[in-house]
Amino acid sequence: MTPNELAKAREQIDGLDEQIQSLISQRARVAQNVAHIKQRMGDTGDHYRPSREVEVLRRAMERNSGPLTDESIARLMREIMSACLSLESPLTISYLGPEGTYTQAAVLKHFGDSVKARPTAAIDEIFRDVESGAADYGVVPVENSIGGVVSHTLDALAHTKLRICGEVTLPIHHHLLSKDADLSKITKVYSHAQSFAQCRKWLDARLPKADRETVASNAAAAQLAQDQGAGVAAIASLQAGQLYELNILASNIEDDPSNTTRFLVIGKQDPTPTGEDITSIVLSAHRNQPGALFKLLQPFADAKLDLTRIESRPMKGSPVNDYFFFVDFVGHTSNELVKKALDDVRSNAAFFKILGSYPLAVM
Ligand SMILES: O=C(O)C(=O)C[C@]1(C(=O)O)C=C[C@@H](O)C=C1
Repeated sequence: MTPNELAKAREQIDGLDEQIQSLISQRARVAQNVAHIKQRMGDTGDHYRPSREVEVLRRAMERNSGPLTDESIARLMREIMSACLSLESPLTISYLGPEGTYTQAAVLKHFGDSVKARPTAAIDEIFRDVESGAADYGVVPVENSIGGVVSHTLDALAHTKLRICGEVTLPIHHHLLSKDADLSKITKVYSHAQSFAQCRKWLDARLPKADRETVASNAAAAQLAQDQGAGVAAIASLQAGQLYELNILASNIEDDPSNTTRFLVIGKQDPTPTGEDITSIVLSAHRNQPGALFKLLQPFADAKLDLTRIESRPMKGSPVNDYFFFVDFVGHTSNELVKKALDDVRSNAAFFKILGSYPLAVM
């Protein structure tokens, strides 16, 4: 390539950037107009529309003919929508902090960069923030592919009036981070209990003698590694490493590379159907009735609804053998078949609550 060719290619890029920028500005003006239309239609809440966003992202991915990956295209569209929505109504999202946690990465993945992310110290606090209006939405971890369910989240869901309005799945990659530059000098490692469980084989092989101390979050571990300096490391995310200015001593140290965490978005709205939706419910069976759980779930089989998850949690404050069952299935409560099945389930249940119907995660 000659210098002349390079200058020409860059000129082409400049021209395209100009067009992209002008189109993005045009899009932002239309989004502002959408906000006015919604207000005129009597909309008093925020302007976030999870189902519409998912539709825009799915369409962008379908349209994609390369060379960028579907995921890259979706991420770019996500940021454009995030910026447009911030003009319509700036959102505050409460998440499990401190800054640098995987839950913060899930907020970014789902809502983009143009929201105000509000770190909280505990899962209950996220529910309280959204219930009180201190935050518009909350993001809570619900399940890890290795560590299993997050019981605090299930317990809070059983008692809340809030709705699940979305899900986020995040591949989890752990890194060993330290102010030290030498792995052989590490004598102490801080991390969250789940992360220790997910990196056990690596630690046994590479740092068998180092002390392992469990702390409240990966981000808190990274902060301790920064405060305590030489000989001390944390297992945490790349973002936490950047935030607390730590060296990466080893990357992707999780025992299972398919390690994924699922998060839920909680709020006060019920997303409209998108054609690919999940419904979550929580229910309990009548006591001492043989086959009660089987009978409870029979209507799902009759309606040929695809159950994707069932988890149980003991009911707090009630005698043993009383359980909440958390059930997810493919479908939306606006569908007649789903409505009929849920009516049948409800009539057999001691306790029954719909937690929400929401779009399947896009990326
Ligand atoms: O379509 C809408 O309702 C909009 O407000 C526009 C828009 C977008 O930028 O595409 C922005 C925010 C919503 O969450 C969904 C979509």
